[in-house]
Amino acid sequence: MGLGAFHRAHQAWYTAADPAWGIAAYTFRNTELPQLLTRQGGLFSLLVRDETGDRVETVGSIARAHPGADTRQWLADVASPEVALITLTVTEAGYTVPEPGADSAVSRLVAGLLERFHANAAPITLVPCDNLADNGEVLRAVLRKVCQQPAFAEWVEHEVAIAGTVVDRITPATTERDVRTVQDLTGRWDLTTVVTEPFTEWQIAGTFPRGRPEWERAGAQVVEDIGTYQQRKLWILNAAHSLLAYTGLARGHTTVAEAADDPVLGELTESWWDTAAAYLPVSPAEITDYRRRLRDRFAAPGIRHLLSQIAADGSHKIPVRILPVLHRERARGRLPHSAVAGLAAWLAYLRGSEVRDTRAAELTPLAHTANPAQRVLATIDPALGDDRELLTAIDAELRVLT
Ligand SMILES: NC(=O)c1ccc[n+]([C@@H]2O[C@H](COP(=O)([O-])OP(=O)(O)OC[C@H]3O[C@@H](n4cnc5c(N)ncnc54)[C@H](O)[C@@H]3O)[C@@H](O)[C@H]2O)c1
Ligand SMILES: O=P(O)(O)OC[C@@H](O)[C@@H](O)[C@H](O)[C@H](O)CO
Repeated sequence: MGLGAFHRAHQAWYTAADPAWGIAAYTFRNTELPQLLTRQGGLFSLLVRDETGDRVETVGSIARAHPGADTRQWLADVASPEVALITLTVTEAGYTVPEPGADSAVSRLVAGLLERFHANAAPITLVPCDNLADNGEVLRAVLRKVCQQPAFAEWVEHEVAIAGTVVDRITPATTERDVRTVQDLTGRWDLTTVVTEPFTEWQIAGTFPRGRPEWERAGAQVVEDIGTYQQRKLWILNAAHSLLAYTGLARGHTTVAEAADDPVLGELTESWWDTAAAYLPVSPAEITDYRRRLRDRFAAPGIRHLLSQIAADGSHKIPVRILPVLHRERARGRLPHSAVAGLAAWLAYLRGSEVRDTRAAELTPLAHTANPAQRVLATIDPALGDDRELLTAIDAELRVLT
């Protein structure tokens, strides 16, 4: 569920390593992509790009692609006992309890599970692959709120397993230039092209009563506990992305590579990494290596990762990327400048004209008030709304920016 660029660069690519399995893929809103993929027999081009050049892999794990609005097919697929698992890539904002009657990722998922419950009640595993802390537990909590009918709720609780995952592969939105590159390399004009880096990781913790592809063939790691992997990824990689996105946009940059190359922002990123690393239960050598690789990944030529793409939905991202470390720092009486600068730049973004956030209607008026730090932070994290020293520092930084 959710056939965006990342699903194709990551889960579809891992699944291709085990040809015994295939994917029935569902977009959320996009109707063109399933048509294109159907015309191509599900095949799409993965343009893998690094400093040594470009190569194209043709990925063949998508057996069928459907628009999400094809409800009849969706219900039939989720009800089919042949379907062993459902991956979700529906963005961080997709994991919310829907308003009654609203169409959302969760409402579609629950409708499918209800169909399966009535059809055969075969167990199934859900595999959320979005950048959330404890993505499996978040999804479980949402399902508990939505699945009210007692017998169904009982079945969901005991027969619907939910894996926890940490996913990593930098996959920017595809541009026409990428499509042209694929044409130059293969002769094919493929509008379903996805561009990505060679680096990829997937840690998974969970049970799969109906089996699963052997993703390990492509390097996935099945682990007991994803907690440390998750903190390392969200606090080091994703937090730096969000800091660079807001501070980079404020300084006139467009891509991650440009922002990371700005000496001021390079220093800010290193300072954040020093701060966050102190709370990670991993060895200094591992963190040093992780940081070294990230510097290279962020600087990768040809991966045009737009800051505006990363900046979207900060209200969902900041609480899992930056605030956990900030809380730990505040508990020790410390005020990390990198976090203050990042949050101030986020407020400046919320004051701008191109805000993309599912909570924009609520947050942008607050960002324009006389005490923006207090009003916005109190909304996303009430505990920070009382922290005078922090709020004063963020407001002061914001005044410099705007
Ligand atoms: N792109 C990356 O580098 C990357 C890496 C790791 C994890 N991810 C995860 O994958 C997600 C998708 O990234 P992408 O690059 O594929 O983006 P994308 O824009 O290509 O695709 C987004 C997908 O989410 C769906 N979607 C968007 N808003 C939704 C909503 N409110 N409810 C339900 N579905 C919704 C879209 O229809 C689409 O299928 C990210 O939000 C992140 O959690 C991405
Ligand atoms: O995809 P998002 O919107 O959750 O976040 C933007 C980036 O930080 C993210 O996509 C990273 O590139 C990715 O998490 C790397 O694996």
